[in-house]
Amino acid sequence: MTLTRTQAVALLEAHDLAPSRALGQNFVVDPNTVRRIARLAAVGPGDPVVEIGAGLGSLTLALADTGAEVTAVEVDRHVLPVLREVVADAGVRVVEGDALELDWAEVLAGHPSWTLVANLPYNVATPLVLDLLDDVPAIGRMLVMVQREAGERLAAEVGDAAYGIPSVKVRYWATARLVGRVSAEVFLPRPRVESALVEITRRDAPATAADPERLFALVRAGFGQRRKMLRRSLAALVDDDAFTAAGVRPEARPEELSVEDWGRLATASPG
Ligand SMILES: C[S@@+](CC[C@H](N)C(=O)[O-])C[C@H]1O[C@@H](n2cnc3c(N)ncnc32)[C@H](O)[C@@H]1O
Repeated sequence: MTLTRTQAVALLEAHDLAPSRALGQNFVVDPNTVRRIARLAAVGPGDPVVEIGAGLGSLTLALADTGAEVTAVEVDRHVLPVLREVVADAGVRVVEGDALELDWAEVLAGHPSWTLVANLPYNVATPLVLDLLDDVPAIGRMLVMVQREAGERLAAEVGDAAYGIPSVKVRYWATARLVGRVSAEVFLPRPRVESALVEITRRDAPATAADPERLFALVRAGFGQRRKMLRRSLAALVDDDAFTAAGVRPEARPEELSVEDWGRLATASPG
């Protein structure tokens, strides 16, 4: 069971609701798209799945159809009654709350490893993914839909044009890849941009044992002056001996360094 565009429009009208721009409410109203997302998430009977921003419940229903145990988080108290109505017979647990402030340990208690599957609110998608990687180890895997450019940044590898601070942050914790594109046509209302599906799989341990505070201080300083050589942008933080010890060329630009390179640089220049 999923939700069609006609059904979604009827639900919004019946509850006198208009999609909220501030909450990034672009609902997916295409059954094929939500089924495709559920398939790409590769979840099945009994798997603990958490969805952030369940909205009207179209993706929620597709996830529940796989037999997964779905916990659906939603912040909008106007949309929540509709969500509860839509998923009433689907065996879904609905949690009211702001994903940026939830007590995740409490919400995810009971299972050691969850898959997050979500069409994320675009305005908070990147910080949310990065915060969950930092703070919520119980989320072991993510399949998230985000704006295409945000997706390219999250999944970028060293040397890619989109490689930046979020890419290094993701790679510190996980591996990541773009697994699909989604046209604006499948949303209500239609956003101006395409979307991307990104799969993120948490590593057993961070990619480097370097002190993360130092590592990301260097990353921020380097990408803060992206066009400059690291010798210039990191002048106050890393001396020539440290570049040599880390095996990193001082003439390099920040996008040329993998997370492991940043880690060696951090260890060689502990501050
Ligand atoms: C892009 S819509 C996706 C809705 C639905 N999953 C779908 O695919 O049609 C994002 C949803 O996230 C909700 N949302 C926005 N900010 C949130 C937050 N901080 N915590 C939880 N949900 C949030 C919005 O109310 C909205 O329902």
